[in-house]
Amino acid sequence: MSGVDAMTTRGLVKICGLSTEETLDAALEAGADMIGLVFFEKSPRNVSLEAASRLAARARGRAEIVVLSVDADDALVEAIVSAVRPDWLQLHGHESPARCAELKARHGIRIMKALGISAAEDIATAAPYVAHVDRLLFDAKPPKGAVLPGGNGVSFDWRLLKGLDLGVPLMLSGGLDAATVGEAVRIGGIRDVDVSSGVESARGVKDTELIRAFVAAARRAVPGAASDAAEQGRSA
Ligand SMILES: O=C(O)c1ccccc1N[C@@H]1O[C@H](COP(=O)(O)O)[C@@H](O)[C@H]1O
Repeated sequence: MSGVDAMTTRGLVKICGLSTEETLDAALEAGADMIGLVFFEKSPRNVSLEAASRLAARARGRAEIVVLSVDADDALVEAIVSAVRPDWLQLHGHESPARCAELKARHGIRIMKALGISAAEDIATAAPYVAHVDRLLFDAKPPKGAVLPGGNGVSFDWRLLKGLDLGVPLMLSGGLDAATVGEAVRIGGIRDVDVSSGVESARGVKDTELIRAFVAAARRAVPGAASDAAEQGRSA
């Protein structure tokens, strides 16, 4: 176990879709464990390689760096990995278990595979990935006609996750915000959470206050997490 996975007992918080230094700093200062940089041209959070490598340099050593891509080809993954040097690849498209394994082996990087959930049968899609990824992310399936496969600010029935143990770390996303994250963690039983829309004042525009409120609410959602975070701050 390495990096943030060594601290999963306190619950991890990932803030995704950061694209400015100000909002990145807000996430880091609030204590986010992971920051997400989006490489998907259709997304309002899409960043260039140059912007991403600058933001990653600022975050390195303070939070784990996650780059999100959607069915990216080899050339794009290669370009992202060599420019940004992320800790994680978040694969948010239709990447197969074999593709996850291939990218993990080729780049020596941790893989977080996102799976869209709307009904109980969707949970079964996770099993083939377990041996090939370092984390699974359960997100809401996109609404009909949506341009983005994620980052739509919609949630799903968290009861579908209750009691789930796949033998690989899990993360929850989809329509979370400071008001709902506590309930999502309690009902779904997954402590590690990811947010994008719920910390935005307008689509694609991150808000420093909402970021702070989300991290605080996510910490309150996990028993003992707030005091663990304070303890880590004292010993840093
Ligand atoms: O954030 C995006 O723009 C995005 C684009 C393409 C795929 C996934 C994307 N974001 C991920 O979607 C989920 C849920 O986000 P939200 O909080 O409901 O807006 C999250 O895991 C983001 O990493």
